[in-house]
Amino acid sequence: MMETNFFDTKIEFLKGVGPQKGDLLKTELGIFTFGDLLQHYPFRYEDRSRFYRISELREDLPGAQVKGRLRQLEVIGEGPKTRLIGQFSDGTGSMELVWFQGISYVQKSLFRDREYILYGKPTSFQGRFQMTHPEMEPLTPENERGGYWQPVYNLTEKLRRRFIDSRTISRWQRQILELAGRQIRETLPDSLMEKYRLATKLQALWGIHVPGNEQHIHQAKRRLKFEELFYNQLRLIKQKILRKTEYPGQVFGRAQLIRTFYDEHLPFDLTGAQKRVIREIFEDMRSGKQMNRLLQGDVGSGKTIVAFICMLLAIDNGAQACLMAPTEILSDQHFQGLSVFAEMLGLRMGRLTGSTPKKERKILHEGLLDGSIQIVVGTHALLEDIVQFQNLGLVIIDEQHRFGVAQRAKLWQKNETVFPHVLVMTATPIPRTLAMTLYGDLDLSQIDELPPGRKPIVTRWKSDQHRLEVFGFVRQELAKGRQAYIVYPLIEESEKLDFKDLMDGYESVQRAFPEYQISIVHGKMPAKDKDYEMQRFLKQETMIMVATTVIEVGVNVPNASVMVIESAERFGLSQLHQLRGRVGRGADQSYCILMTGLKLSTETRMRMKVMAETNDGFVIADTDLRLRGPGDMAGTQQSGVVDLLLADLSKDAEVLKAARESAMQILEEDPELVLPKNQPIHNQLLHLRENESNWARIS
Ligand SMILES: Nc1ncnc2c1ncn2[C@@H]1O[C@H](COP(=O)(O)OP(=O)(O)OP(=O)(O)O)[C@@H](O)[C@H]1O
Repeated sequence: MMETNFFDTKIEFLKGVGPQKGDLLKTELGIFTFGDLLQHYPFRYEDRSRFYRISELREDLPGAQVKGRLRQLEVIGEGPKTRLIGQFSDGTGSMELVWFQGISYVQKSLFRDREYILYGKPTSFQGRFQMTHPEMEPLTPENERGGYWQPVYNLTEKLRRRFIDSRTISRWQRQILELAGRQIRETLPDSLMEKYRLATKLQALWGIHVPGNEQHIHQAKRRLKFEELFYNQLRLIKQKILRKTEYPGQVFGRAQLIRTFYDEHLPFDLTGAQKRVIREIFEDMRSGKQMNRLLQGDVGSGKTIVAFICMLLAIDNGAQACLMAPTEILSDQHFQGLSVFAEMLGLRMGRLTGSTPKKERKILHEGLLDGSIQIVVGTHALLEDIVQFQNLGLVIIDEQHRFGVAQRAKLWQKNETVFPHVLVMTATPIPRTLAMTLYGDLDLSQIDELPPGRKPIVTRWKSDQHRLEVFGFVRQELAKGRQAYIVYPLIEESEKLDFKDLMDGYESVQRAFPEYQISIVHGKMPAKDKDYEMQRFLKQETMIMVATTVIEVGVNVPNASVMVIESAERFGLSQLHQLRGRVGRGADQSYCILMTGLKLSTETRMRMKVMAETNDGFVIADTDLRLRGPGDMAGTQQSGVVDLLLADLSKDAEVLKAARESAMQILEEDPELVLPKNQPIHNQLLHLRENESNWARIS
């Protein structure tokens, strides 16, 4: 009994916490129980292993611990300028201590001529060292040797005002760990701890909250990260196995239309990679189990035809197919791309977006219900309950991470008897580590080859001063009969200003290229007008397209071979890569020119450099993850899928790999986790599930 209950003990029962501070911990940090506090990990450490003499202090130290005597303490100044000044010396020199806040409290708790240990950031002021708001504690026989690392925890201002600081938190952590003693249950099986030489859970918790040295911190982190990723993967893989064994799928065995399409209409030979992924997808769609597959392919790798051929397999077997895209423009692009093929075979296709007129909707709803429309392409408007199918066999979701898992599930449920097969398609390369945690429950197919004859896009980075030269280059390309994009950022917060930039840009492009027709497309235009301008550009009635990022995905104009991206520093790496993917889609040599201002951060320079150096979407995605962290990657934050406390997907790829392999091996051998050696895993899964439902109740 004791064992499970101990960690669920309410935090206010910890000595020194009590009801008031307990409430603060709940509201400020979401800490309700002992277990919650133990999971509140520090985000960095201060080195308290050694003492600095005052004569050794340097301004570049992030913090320093000093042992000495408080010589003086006095309040000076008045009103808002009041401050408390202390003089502190250690025999090698003296320094000044300064407090602006909490003066009366500090004054009461410190005594002149006593010895203290203090920790703070040394700054130099008029040739003397100073510390503002140092942490102080009386020198005692226990602490006079230093020799530990102080964890620093995430705290709020409100907590600090109530004198709950990192030291308080780590004292509480220590108290819990001492009370818990050996009750701390191991959550990983012995075999894994031996194989990866991991610290035990008990050691790890001590090591992370009460470390004696750097080595302890390192080992504790390694163990806890492994555990975190191991359970993340274990649950995803379990989910995947469950789907494969429990969820039936329609068996699509017939392939008549596909044969006709291959024999009579295929516009080009498929690449080896395209053939391979089609084979993988077909195997799933014939397996009798529901397909849940992620199709990744870099920009321009030819996903459209793959999607179409998969749709054909469903249609061949009397089922319907739908494709859902995150934006109207992208869904229209897909519609156009697919209808070229659909027309060849006389298939009926529909489209449904927010701006589809009522009358059209009605026809579409009927056609889907009676089965006369075989393919529908649209946005999340497809999710509305009124959209019913006769027999939905295949759901293709483009750019799924913008939709979220719940919406994905909603589409499946459009078929009452058997779930449709699901293919998630993404054009934004996702770093491997992120894909594993985001889509770890899906099988993966990858188009890792571009259609033949493509020349790598040449990318140049130029400062604004070179605009004339850049426009001169664009003119040369236009003279060869090619087309050009000129892209402006349009970011929501400063939309008005951006819009002005776009319009100014448009005018200057018009002035610079009076001999050419120019299109303009931006997000605020009615869909009809966007469509019209896109069509004009596609038909080469206009030769230059001035646009915002609405053209980021899906736009396919093979004759366009130059792209100029204005204010490129305002775009993320993956976004730049997506944009650049709009050129280089034909056989001509293509160019992308990144225009930036002169004053740039190191990170921005790095981004531009990477873009100029590589066309490889995966390298770019990995760099993006490294520079920005997973929270910022498109849509992942909102979907809440990447929910890791300690592990960092940009740095812990190795740990993730080991965790995933281990989870797979264990589930392969013991899918139900019933073997005695896997008991710790079984228990921990129950515990995690329980905790989640607690959370659900609270929030
Ligand atoms: N095997 C192939 N051989 C030659 N051309 C191909 C082949 N596959 C696709 N293409 C052509 O390559 C271009 C890009 O294909 P598609 O639009 O399907 O790319 P995509 O993967 O959807 O890229 P994006 O996500 O950037 O839109 C199209 O013009 C298409 O007709």
